[in-house]
Amino acid sequence: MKELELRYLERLSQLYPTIAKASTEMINLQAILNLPKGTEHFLTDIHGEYEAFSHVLKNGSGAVRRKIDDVFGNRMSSKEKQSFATLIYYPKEKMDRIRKEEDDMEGWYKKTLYQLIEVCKCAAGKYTRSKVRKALPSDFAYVIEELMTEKAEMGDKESYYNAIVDTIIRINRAEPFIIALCELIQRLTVDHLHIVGDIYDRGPGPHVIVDKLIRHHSVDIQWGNHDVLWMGAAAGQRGCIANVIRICARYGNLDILEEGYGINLLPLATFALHTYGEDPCDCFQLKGSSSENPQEMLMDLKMHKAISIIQFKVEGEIIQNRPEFGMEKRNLLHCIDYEQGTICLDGQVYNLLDSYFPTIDPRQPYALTKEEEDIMERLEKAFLNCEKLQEHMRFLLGKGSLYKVYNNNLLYHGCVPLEEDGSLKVVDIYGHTCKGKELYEILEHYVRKGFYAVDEEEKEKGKDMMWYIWLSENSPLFGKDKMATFERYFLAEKETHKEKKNAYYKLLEDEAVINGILKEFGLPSEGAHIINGHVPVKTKNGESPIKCNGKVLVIDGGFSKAYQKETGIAGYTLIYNSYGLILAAHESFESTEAAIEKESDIHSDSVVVKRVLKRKLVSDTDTGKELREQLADLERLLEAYRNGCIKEQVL
Ligand SMILES: O=P(O)(O)OC[C@H]1O[C@](O)(COP(=O)(O)O)[C@@H](O)[C@@H]1O
Ligand SMILES: [Mn+2]
Repeated sequence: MKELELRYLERLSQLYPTIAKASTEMINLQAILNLPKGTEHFLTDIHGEYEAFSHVLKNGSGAVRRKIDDVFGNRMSSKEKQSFATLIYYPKEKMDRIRKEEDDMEGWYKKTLYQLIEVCKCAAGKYTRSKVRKALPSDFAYVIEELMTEKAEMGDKESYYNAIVDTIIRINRAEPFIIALCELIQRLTVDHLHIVGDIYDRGPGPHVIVDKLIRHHSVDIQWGNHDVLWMGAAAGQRGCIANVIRICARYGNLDILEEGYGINLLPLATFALHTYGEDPCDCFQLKGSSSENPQEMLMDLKMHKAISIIQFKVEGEIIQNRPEFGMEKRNLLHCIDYEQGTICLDGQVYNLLDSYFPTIDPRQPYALTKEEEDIMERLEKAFLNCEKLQEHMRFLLGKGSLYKVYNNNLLYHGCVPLEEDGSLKVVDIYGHTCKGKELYEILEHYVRKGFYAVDEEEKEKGKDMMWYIWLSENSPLFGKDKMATFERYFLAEKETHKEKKNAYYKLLEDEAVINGILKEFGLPSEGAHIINGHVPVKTKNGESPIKCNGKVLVIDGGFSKAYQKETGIAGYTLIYNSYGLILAAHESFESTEAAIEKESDIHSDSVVVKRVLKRKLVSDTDTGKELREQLADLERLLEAYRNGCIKEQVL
C-alpha cells in the first residue's frame, strides 16, 4: 500500500477505529443512497417582497399541499385540506382565529395533533432517522420522535399515543406543540433551497429576507445583479452606493437603509432640501408606495434627484478611471447643452424633461461639489461600518456564487453572454480575455477580492468590478446593451429607454446553443437543465417559462409588484423532487393577512415539466456521488483492517 494512501487510511481510522464502526457507517451510507432524493425549491427575483417570499417558502410552492393530498386523499375535503394547509403555513395566526370560533378546543387540538403527526411521518419518510432527529425542535424532540415512531409490536398503541397527546393538552402545551409540528413539516418538505438571484431592491424588506435566509437549514444563492450592487455598496464602491440609495429612494424605501441597516441619510436629506428646495423634481416621482405625509413625500423626491445626479457624476468618474471597461458611451453629462436644456445622443438632439442642474459645472460636469463629496465620504463610511450590512454580505459571499452546478442543473441569475451567432462572447476583464465559464469565474474572483484582497489595487479592482457586473453589457448578470437610467429619467422619447437584451435571450430555443452552454459548464446535453431568472416572463403575451423543450427554465419569481402589470402574472417558482420538475405559476400576493383569511395558496397552477420514469434516489444526486466516494474509502479501510495494514484501535 502506498505511503500516502496508508496515511490517509490511518486518518480515516481515527473516525472509524474498528471494523464494526467502519462497517456500520458503510451500511448507513448504503441506506441513505437508496432513499428518495430530497426536494429542492428554486426562487428568484424576490426583490425585497418579504411577505410573498415568506409565504412561498412556507408552502414550498405547493409541496406542502401535495403532502396533504398524499396523506389524506379523499379522507378530507378540498376545503378542509386548504384550511389545514393554512394552519401549517401560519399556525399561530390560524389558531388565534380558530380559538374564536371553535367550541371544543380540546377536541380540535387532539384531532389536529394526530393529523399533523401523520403529515410529519410522510414528510420524514424520505430521510434517515438521524437527519430527522437533527431537524426536530429541541423542546419537543423526544415526544415528536416517540409519536412518529410506529410501535408495531405494542399491544395497545392507541392508548399509549392518547396518553401522550392528552398530557400535552392538559398541561397547556398543545399550541406550542402544534406550531413546532407545523414548522417541522415545512422544514422536512423542502430539503434544499436555491435563490437564483435578486433578493434586493424595489420591495421593502430585503434585509428581512436575508435574516430569514441566514436561519434557513440549507440554502445556496446565485447572486443577481441587484445583489452584487449591494455587495459593491457594502464594500464601499461609490457607484454602487449611489445606485443603491437611488433605487431605495425611487421605490419609497429609504427606510431599508435608515431603519433596516441604520445608515444615516440626514446629510443627504439636508443637502437635497436646500439644493432642490424650489425644484418640483417632477422627473423623480416615486414608484410604488411612498409616504402619506406630503412633506415627507416632497423630501423623498428631492433626495431621489440629489442622489441620481451624484450617481451620474460618480459613475462618470469610474468610467474615466477605468477605460478598460469600455463604457465611455454611457457618460452623458458632457453631452448636455446646459443653456438649451438639450442633450445630443448618437447625433440626435433631445429636449431634457428637467434641465435644472444647480450642482453641475458644465466645464467639468462629473466633478462633485464640495457638499456632494462630503456626503459621499460619509455614506461610504456608513456603508463600510454598518455591521448588519456587512454580516448580510458575508452571508451572501459564504453561501453564494455567480453560478452553481447542482444535481445536473446549471443555475445562474442572468445569462451567458453570447454573440448573435450563438458563440460565447469574448470579454476583456482587466486585460484578460475570457468567455463562458471562465468569465463567470474571473468575475467571481474579483467580487471576493473586493472584500478580502490585501493588495489595495486588487481590492479596488474588485470593488469596481461589482459596479461593472451591475450594469455592463458584458455582465452575465445584466445581459443588456445598456442601463438606460439617465434616459428614463430625462427623456420623453421611449425609444431611448430601450435596453436591448443579449443574443442569449433570443437563442434560448436553439438546442445547439443550449447544449453548447451545458457542455461549457461540464454538463451533458441530456437530462440537464439551465435555470435562470432575471427576465420577467410575459405570460400575458403568451410567453412560456419553459424554453428549448424543457431544457431551459426561466423562472423569474415575479415577486416584484411593480412588474406584475407588465407580465400578467406574479411569476414562477420551481420544485425538483424525486419524481421530477414542477413549475408553479403564482398569482399576485395580496398580504399575509389575506392569505390566512382567504386560505389562499397563490400558486394558480402547477405544470409538471418533467416526470422521471424511475423515482430519483439520493444515489442519483451530487450527494450520492460524494457518499459513494466515502463508501469506497471505507471499503479500503475495511480491507486495510482485514489484511493487517492498519490495526483496530482499542479504547
Ligand atoms: O424599473 P426600475 O426599477 O427603475 O429599474 C429598471 C432597471 O432595472 C433593470 O431592469 C435591472 O433590474 P433587473 O435585474 O431586475 O431586471 C435595468 O435593466 C433597468 O434599467
Ligand atoms: Mn436581475
